[in-house]
Amino acid sequence: MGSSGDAWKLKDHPKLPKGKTVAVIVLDGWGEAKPNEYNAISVAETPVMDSLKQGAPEHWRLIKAHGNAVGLPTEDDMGNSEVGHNALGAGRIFAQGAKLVDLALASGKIYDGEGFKYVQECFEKGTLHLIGLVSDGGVHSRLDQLLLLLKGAAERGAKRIRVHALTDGRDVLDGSSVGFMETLENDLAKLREQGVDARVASGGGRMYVTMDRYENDWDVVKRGWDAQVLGEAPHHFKDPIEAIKKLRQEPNASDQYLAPFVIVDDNGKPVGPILDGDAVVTFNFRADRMVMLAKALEYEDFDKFDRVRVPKIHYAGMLQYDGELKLPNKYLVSPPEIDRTSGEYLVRNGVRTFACSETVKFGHVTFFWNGNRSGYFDEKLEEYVEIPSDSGITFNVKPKMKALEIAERTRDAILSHKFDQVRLNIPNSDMVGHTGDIKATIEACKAADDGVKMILEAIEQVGGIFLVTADHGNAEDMVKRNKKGEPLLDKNGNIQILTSHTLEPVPIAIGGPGLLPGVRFRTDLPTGGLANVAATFMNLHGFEAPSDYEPTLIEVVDN
Ligand SMILES: O=C(O)[C@H](O)COP(=O)(O)O
Ligand SMILES: [Mn+2]
Ligand SMILES: [Mn+2]
Repeated sequence: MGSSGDAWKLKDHPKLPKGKTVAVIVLDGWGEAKPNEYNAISVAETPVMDSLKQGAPEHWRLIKAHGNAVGLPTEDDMGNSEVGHNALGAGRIFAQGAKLVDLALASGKIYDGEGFKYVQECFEKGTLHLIGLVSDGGVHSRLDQLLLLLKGAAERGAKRIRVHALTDGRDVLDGSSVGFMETLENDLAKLREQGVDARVASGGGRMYVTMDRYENDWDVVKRGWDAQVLGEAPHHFKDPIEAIKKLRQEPNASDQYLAPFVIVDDNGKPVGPILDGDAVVTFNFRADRMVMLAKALEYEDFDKFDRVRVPKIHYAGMLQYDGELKLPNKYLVSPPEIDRTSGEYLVRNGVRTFACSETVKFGHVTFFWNGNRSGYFDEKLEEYVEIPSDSGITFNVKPKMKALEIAERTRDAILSHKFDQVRLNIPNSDMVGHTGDIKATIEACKAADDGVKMILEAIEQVGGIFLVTADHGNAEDMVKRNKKGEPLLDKNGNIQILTSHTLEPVPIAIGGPGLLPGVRFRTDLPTGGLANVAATFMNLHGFEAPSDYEPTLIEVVDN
């Protein structure tokens, strides 16, 4: 697309007027599944979302939010916020990080690029450190990709390799970290047999060590830095499997929040601090929870915590995590190039835009929505508001999170008449769903519903239009099931709690006094997904979507 103004000009919609305030509400982790006791959404009191469902099929329907519909490698891949918000904002389906890394590994191209060559320069004299999430969740990283990379690096000259493993339990079952570590150890042992000095050097639970996001709590990244770079942690072990097993026995321990540990040798010396002359690869493909570490590793000027020692390293990300900041500068696989997003089109067509969430999801409705791009397209026309999240707690402790504050700020934005689009992410069903606490998740869903109510009332007052949807499932199924759909029990006879997202579709509802009576969901797009939503709200703003966007979900019939 050229840079001339005309290239951005959207055609007028033949039937739908401009000038209506449109609220685009994303309920994070709100899928649709049969009502049952493990469906926190169906158990919760959610009168507003229930009433919208009565509008089916004309004003309420389901759309796909997982697998190929959001650019993931297979139909077994659950949806997630990154790919979900990318699809919602971009209106098209892009092959996502998981898939791009698969392809680069399969073809071997990953080793031909500038990024790998850069880290390879350290193989002769230094250590290769691999930092990332060790699980098969497929949301931020994948263990099979790490194993291929280990093998590939060893074949290409890496003589000393250290893995800094973050345990998951959020995109996968809690407790599964032991098995993933065993798999990793197995492969490292094979490398050792081949003469490569390959070991795990440190570890910790992803939510407590390293993988914070949107600068909510730098202490999380500092804990990781201390273990990974300085070789300092409260717990020392000789064996990483033993480390996980032991630390999981502590009160309230879980994979997500496992305490940081370092692996030490027989003399008690850490086996793998990061030193001058080493290479570092962060092997997560997803950006949000790697950007903070990338800044700590890459920036010379850095004041978020005392790094104590800043090693001179060759650092590359699995992907470039922020295209605007060019962070990190070196990367193994090029990220999807998500251009011409709906946000940019609408702003360039004069649509005044407001976006809001609390810190833990703020980048979802801004950065991910705008195709992994930070900042405004046009400061004069946009306002992005971040409500500070609680930090240092698990969200089941405060399941209401900041839903009310997000809704209030958005309501005020609507009533101010200063904006044509207000978009928001209400995080509760997702963030509390990830804790696996069913009771708290039920409260979380109610809080999200209350938030929707406030927005819908404001839209009612200004004669506007609302579009409510979600980015993927989570709270609608809180139990691991067998192929027949029956809840699975663990060896003690307890149900296995599902902390992760799901494969379920998500609802989409439209309405409000500004919606013309003839507007309804088309019936000829039964497999429509998140990528069809952008064209839909562009129509509600009175524009036709660009021709290469996935088709709109709505039609206008003459009444
Ligand atoms: O990062 C997380 O919290 C989870 O891995 C995925 O959740 P999200 O995709 O909803 O952010
Ligand atoms: Mn999400
Ligand atoms: Mn989530």
